[in-house]
Amino acid sequence: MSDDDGDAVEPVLRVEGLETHYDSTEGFLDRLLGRSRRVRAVDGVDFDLRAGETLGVVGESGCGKTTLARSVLGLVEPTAGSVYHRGEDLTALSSAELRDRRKDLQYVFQDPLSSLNPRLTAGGIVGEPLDVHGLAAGAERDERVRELLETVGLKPNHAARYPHEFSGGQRQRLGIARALAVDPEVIVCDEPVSALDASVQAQILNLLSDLQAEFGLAYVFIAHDLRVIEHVSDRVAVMYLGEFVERGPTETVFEPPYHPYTEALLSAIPEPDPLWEGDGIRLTGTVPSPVDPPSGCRFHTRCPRLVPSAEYDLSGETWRSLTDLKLRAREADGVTSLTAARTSREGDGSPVDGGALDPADAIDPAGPTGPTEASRETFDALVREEFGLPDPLSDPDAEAAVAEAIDALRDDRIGEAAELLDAAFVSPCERRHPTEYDVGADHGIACLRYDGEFDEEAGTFADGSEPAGSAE
Ligand SMILES: Nc1ncnc2c1ncn2[C@@H]1O[C@H](COP(=O)(O)OP(=O)(O)OP(=O)(O)O)[C@@H](O)[C@H]1O
Repeated sequence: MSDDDGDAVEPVLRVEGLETHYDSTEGFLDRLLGRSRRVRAVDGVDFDLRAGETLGVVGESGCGKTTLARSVLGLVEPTAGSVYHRGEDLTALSSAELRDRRKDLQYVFQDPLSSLNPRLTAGGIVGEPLDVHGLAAGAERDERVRELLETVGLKPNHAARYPHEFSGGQRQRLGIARALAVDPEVIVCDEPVSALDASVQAQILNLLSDLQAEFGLAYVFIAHDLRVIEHVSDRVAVMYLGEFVERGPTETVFEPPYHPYTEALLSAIPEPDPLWEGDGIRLTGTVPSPVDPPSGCRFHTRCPRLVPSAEYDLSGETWRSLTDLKLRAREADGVTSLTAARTSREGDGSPVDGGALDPADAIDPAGPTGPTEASRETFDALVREEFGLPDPLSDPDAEAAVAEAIDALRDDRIGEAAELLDAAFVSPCERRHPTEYDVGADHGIACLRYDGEFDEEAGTFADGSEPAGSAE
């Protein structure tokens, strides 16, 4: 992505190819078999942070935001990549050098109560970094502590109180005062207001904004709430499963073109945003495990805008339904686990107990028990209803493939059904891991749909190749 204002402004922070993988190998069997489970929490992130600006990082729980924050500050050791502060690679520093550098890079935590030492008074908490970095002592230190408390809207006589004697908002002010004590250039704010009431949130956001104007601070501001991100950020990065899927100036990220994930997050905002121009696509399910991320585009397992394969003449919606059926069949260990959370049976919205698709449902109650032609039809209808699949599909070849797979499901041949569906229905999005495509000034989106070389109709790239080969 290119800068709209050229390279004139040297960023205070530059993050390149950052990866942080945790080892979550469990139990003696894993160790005995030499099996390692790597949690790819941050998996190749790049960004610049310029002096005095706020970069908002947004994504659902589990996308890797906190790991990113901690990796940038060296609180967890990255697996790969670099974090440059004023041109110097922090990942190459010794721990003593890094400790010293923390003066310039501070952290404000989500939950001030658990991050503030309960045995220290407010004065002790705010004064501690001054002691650690040898910045002030004696009367000068006391004066600086009082000044810092006032700067964040607390009273000098609050210095004698303990964290539990403050309200949530006041505690967050204390956490901010502590971060400010060392006169940093950058503060990484990790969900700093998500634990607070709405009215207190606004006060803390205003405080952060005032402090930024007064001290020229740069913020990396992490949140899952898009409204907060929109309010505070100059630029926004949208994170999904360890990667940035969209980056750009705030106003461009909040208007089309969108990454489908951004669009889905925006759709989920309860009160319509005045800038919102989307058509209300829905985000279902949760973030998959970063231990074994989906192939190709990591969002393909949930993407409402999945690109259909050009092999069949099917709508995007039907393609989404087929992919859901395929993914569910892949994970199911029996036909009863085919549906994890069915919400209604006859389309009347009535809840279904257990939420599992039971082959018994598919047996004609009037007929004998056991698989019959009639029960097959009923089962087929139930599966189609469950996954929103038309009967029949508009494309005869696709219809033949799905009918055969549903038949296999009916006979509890789950593995075979999954194989049939896997062979028949593969979206280009499952095959290619998208790079970030420029869609405007300083605005990038990592989605195949924005690859100028890709022809959705033909399902091929400009050189005639199919989207294979670069899948993860
Ligand atoms: N110490 C750890 N060991 C193993 N896995 C971890 C560790 N810390 C986090 N993870 C996993 O890494 C992934 C990213 O977690 P992370 O906390 O960074 O995400 P997040 O977007 O900040 O989510 P949240 O808002 O819920 O904190 C998750 O799957 C999480 O379970």
